[in-house]
Amino acid sequence: MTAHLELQGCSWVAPGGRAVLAEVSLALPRGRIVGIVGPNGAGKSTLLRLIYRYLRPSQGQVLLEGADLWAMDARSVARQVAAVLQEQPTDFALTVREIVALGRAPHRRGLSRGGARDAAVIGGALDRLRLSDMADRRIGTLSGGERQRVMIARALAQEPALLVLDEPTNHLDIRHQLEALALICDLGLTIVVSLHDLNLAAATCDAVLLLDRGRVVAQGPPGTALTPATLAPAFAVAVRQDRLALADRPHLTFHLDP
Ligand SMILES: Nc1ncnc2c1ncn2[C@@H]1O[C@H](COP(=O)(O)OP(=O)(O)OP(=O)(O)O)[C@@H](O)[C@H]1O
Repeated sequence: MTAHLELQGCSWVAPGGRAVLAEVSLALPRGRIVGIVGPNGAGKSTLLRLIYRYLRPSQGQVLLEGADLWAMDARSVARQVAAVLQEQPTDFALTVREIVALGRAPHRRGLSRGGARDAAVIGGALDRLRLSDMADRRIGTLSGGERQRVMIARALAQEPALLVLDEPTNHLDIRHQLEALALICDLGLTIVVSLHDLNLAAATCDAVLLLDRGRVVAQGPPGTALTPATLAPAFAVAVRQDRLALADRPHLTFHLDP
């Protein structure tokens, strides 16, 4: 069966000649969630940029249902792939509803205004992220966490089949982190998400891909890919794996080496 998303030996070299990603491969079935983890500077955001077709691989291919992303036009990719990035919008004068409506752009012809279906999709995305009450507020007046929810709503308004999220739990308190990840799991979409919290990644993702200095050092179900043996060298810390009695699942703790 064709994977929904496949990366075949993808490398990316920065304009100055620095190799940032080397030979990353991944096959993700439809509806599954893969977590991208690794230390600062490992290449997580760069890998996501290849997947939402912002960067072209220097080598290798990114395939969406078997088709090379770079053989498709940007607009048709945007109808299938949405990204929620760490950068927040800079147009603070727009309202929440207007920002979410931007997600409809790939589905519109030219400069046409949205019809009833667009309005329904936008309303549904606002509801789903519990933003309806603040739909007419300017984005500049929202907290960091509320703005993050607006960006997820904008991505949902795009009605993508594949959702890419770069550190979606940034700015969120613990309750909103858990809520955002529960919501993401519930969407039924194919999802690629970068996460710094390894225990959250293990609890949320079907599979994880651990990057270190641009290379994949472990890949697979969290229980086998995120172990003291893989994590300690990548993060240069001591790692212990315990079992949480109540949840009956592994839990990682981290310590500086003495
Ligand atoms: N356009 C570029 N030109 C030069 N170097 C780049 C470019 N883009 C990324 N890099 C470098 O590639 C490395 C990986 O960057 P990337 O942002 O993908 O890492 P990351 O794993 O997302 O890091 P973090 O956890 O800190 O967000 C970094 O050292 C970064 O400085």
